[in-house]
Amino acid sequence: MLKNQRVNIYCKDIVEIMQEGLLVVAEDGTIQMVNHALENITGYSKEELLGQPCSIFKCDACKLLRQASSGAWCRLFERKEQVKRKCHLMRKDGSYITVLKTAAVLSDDQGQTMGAVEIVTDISEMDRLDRQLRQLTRTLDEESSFQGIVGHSRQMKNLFELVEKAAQSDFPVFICGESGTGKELVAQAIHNLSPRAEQPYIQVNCAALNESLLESELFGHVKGAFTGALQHRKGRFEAAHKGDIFLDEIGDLPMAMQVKLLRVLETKTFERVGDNRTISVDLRFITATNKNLPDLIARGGFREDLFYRINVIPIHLPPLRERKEDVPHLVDFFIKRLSRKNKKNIQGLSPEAMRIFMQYSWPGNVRELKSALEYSYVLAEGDRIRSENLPEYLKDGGNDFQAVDLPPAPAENLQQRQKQELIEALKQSSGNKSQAARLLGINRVTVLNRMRKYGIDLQRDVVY
Ligand SMILES: Nc1ncnc2c1ncn2[C@@H]1O[C@H](COP(=O)(O)OP(=O)(O)OP(=O)(O)O)[C@@H](O)[C@H]1O
Repeated sequence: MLKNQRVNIYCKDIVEIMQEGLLVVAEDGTIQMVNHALENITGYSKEELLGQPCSIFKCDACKLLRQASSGAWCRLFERKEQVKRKCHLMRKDGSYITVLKTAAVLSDDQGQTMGAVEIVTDISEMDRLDRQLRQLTRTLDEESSFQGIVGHSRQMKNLFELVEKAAQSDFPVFICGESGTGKELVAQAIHNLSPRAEQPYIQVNCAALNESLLESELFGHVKGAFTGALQHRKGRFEAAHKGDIFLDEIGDLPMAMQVKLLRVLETKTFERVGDNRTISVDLRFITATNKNLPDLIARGGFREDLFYRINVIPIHLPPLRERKEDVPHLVDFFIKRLSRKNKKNIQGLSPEAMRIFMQYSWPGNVRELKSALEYSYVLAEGDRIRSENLPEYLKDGGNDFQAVDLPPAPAENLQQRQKQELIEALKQSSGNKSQAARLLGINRVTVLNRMRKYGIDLQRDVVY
């Protein structure tokens, strides 16, 4: 056994033999010690590094952490936890190298911070192979699909043609279809195939944020626009300039936001929250929903004028139960994908399992099929997924499922609501029918028709 003292002597040699780069910094980030491997990784000599600030490596992860830090110049000293992350360092010749960096704070016996140590592993070759693998996977996927979308049925082939044409135009595209039919994939394909492919593609889920957060997310805000707006912030519309903005779940957009979005669609201009300077953007709008928008309009939940604006090129994704001939192709596609990531040698479904897959109604569409396959893949042994490996619910064939949508409202309620909304709008616009029409997102003729239909009398019913 080596005595403690001897170990300390050998430590210096050990550090120099290590394949990983070693860097010790003082609390202010000044480099105190580096080993030979770090010289190799960064291209700097020891003499060039000692006494320099560690920011010499322009590490992207450190930059990000610094932005997130609430004061300390380095987040590591703030948190005092060991950090392990993939990052990029700038070498002496200006090139960037991908490394895995493990950093920890060094403290003395009293717990006083003395500095920090970083172990730097060169993973550039692994990173290159990883990218190559992902590229090959994409190519393989694309061979049996259209932009990663599997579909051999007539409906899907027609859809691919439409997607190609829509991609070439600048008109707004509206994608509808049940949940899990691949609307997100279609939106991405439109961008990828379009002249805007090299420009930004920005996706926003309109259902994920409340109204005020969504407003600042889309439009951006200036410092001080509201409590907590500590910095100027660009919104998603600006970020998507020259490219595409994909507004998913557009049916969930709050009414007040619908008016604002309409203006952006019409004028391609907007203002950041809290600012009066108008910003112009060049955008193509792609929207999607699994809701029935005409129905939602009739219930007063979506503006008719906005619907006409977004629905210039409608693309409808058929549910999987209406194109069962795609099921075996989807199965094949996902099993190949699973097998590339796992060690199993599963080639496909047994005839009985395939029969069950073909009979089931797939209410959750492709998303559900994909999950059912992942589940069965885990359970399967040998080279086939057998019926006993399938989730139990598949074996009942599934009930006859209708599109996920709002429950039909009784006609009476709907009419009552429409009448009340119209009275409210007329009140707000002091009886001016054109203004009331604008408030409701319908045209003046519809206002007149509805007034007649519901027997609304301005003097009797609309006191303003
Ligand atoms: N035709 C397809 N080929 C390959 N994968 C598909 C296909 N359709 C859907 N998928 C896959 O199914 C999953 C769901 O697709 P996606 O998120 O695009 O559906 P969606 O219609 O946007 O659903 P939602 O309305 O719930 O947001 C994803 O993993 C997607 O990759």
